[in-house]
Amino acid sequence: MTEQPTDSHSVWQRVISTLEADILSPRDRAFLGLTRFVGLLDGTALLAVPYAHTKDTLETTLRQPIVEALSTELGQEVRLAITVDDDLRHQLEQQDEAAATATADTGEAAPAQPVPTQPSRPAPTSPSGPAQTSVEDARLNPKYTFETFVSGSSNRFAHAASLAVAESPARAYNPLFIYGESGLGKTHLLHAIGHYARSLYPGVRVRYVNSEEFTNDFINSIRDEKAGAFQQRYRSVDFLLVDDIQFLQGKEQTIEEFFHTFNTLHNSEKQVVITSDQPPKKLSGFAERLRSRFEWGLLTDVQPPDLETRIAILQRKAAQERMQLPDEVLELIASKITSNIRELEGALIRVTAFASLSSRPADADLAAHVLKDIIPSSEAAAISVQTIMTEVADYFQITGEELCGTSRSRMLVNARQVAMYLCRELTDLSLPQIGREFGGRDHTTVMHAERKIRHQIGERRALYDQITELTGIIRKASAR
Ligand SMILES: Nc1ncnc2c1ncn2[C@@H]1O[C@H](COP(=O)(O)OP(=O)(O)OP(=O)(O)O)[C@@H](O)[C@H]1O
Repeated sequence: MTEQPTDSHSVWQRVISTLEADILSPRDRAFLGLTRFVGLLDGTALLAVPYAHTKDTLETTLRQPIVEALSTELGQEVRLAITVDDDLRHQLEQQDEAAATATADTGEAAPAQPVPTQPSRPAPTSPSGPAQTSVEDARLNPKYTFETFVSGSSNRFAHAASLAVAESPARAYNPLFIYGESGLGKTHLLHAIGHYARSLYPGVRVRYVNSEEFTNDFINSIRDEKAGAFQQRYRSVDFLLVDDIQFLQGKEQTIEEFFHTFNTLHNSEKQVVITSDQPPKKLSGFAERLRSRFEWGLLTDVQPPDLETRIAILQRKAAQERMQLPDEVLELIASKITSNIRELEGALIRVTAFASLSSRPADADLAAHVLKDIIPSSEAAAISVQTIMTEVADYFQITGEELCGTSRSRMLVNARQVAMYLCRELTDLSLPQIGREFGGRDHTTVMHAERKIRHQIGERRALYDQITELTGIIRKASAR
């Protein structure tokens, strides 16, 4: 039974006040704000935290001061036990979602007041000064968090650096530059930084942008004579997270604008994180002065994961999606798909979809049957969007114009979404690039198509067959 000496919330508030007097860093303050004092049991004070790494940090750097402050507060020597509490995490995430929704409608700066902070949550404290407005980017994928990111030898450094910049923006490394091949978790890490920063520093202004969107936004701002608003959007944030910077290659004016954006943010100690498929030195089409700035902070790469990490990723993914799969099936998938995590997830979905459609258990036999049709991209000929479009149009007996056009007829929408899904699965193109290929559609349309097909592939047999058959046809056509 828990002894509740007094209201645990006030106890914890007083502990934080005591520790604050010892001049806590903003980061430590934020960590304590995320922590709840649950109660005292047989001399052990139990703390609940939302994330495993909050626990690690408390244990490694704050344990002693907390024990001392709690012992004083409770009038007895206490030991400390820290537990990771999923409910607490959900609670905090819901608050952040609510805050994001409150500001997402305008997409522009809005007063930080709507952020429903809990009494014990720290006031908005961006380490380089309180952020009084919130441009929280509602487009962060809720699934891309540090909780769902599996760290292994191939990405350990990038993972640790990402945690560090979220915790100590513009203090740890600025910019943080993460590079590596497609499908190895760069986007996932960017979103995770955004989520985690928002949970640590409510009200912090985070902007995630793909470099293609940055370009489009910039071009539109010139067209609409809204350069001021554009600059305000990108230069008044605490975190600018820029995905796939390589797509700025050769776009001189946009690069120039990005250069100034970067300088403004860096000078005012705001965090910039950049991902790319190449290290800065190999990025052609960028002015040297910008490339050298990319190297001011920390460069880190992500490598293809080793077998153990691949299995761990599949286990995490299966648990997340509540899929029941024996280890040998996960091992089979992990041994077949070795160099791209997006493909690894795609294979997992195919196996479970086939099992569910054929009402059979997802065992090793079934997995082997499904996997024989899947050729990892590392072994396959490169596939172009054009080939996918041509083959999908042929398959559904429609024209290329219809496939990319605007008709909302059911059959055409289905064909279009299948084609977009296959572009995601079979090519390395980004969402905006695929959107452009399909008649200049927004990247969110492609994202929606991908999610929808992923969701339905295990429910509609005809769809599963279409995808499997088309994958084979497209591979054959590309190998010719
Ligand atoms: N270490 C990891 N743990 C769990 N999931 C991961 C990990 N790395 C990647 N993934 C998953 O793999 C998929 C592809 O990752 P992501 O989109 O982040 O790759 P990327 O490197 O940004 O690729 P691209 O350059 O093509 O945009 C995502 O669904 C992501 O969640």
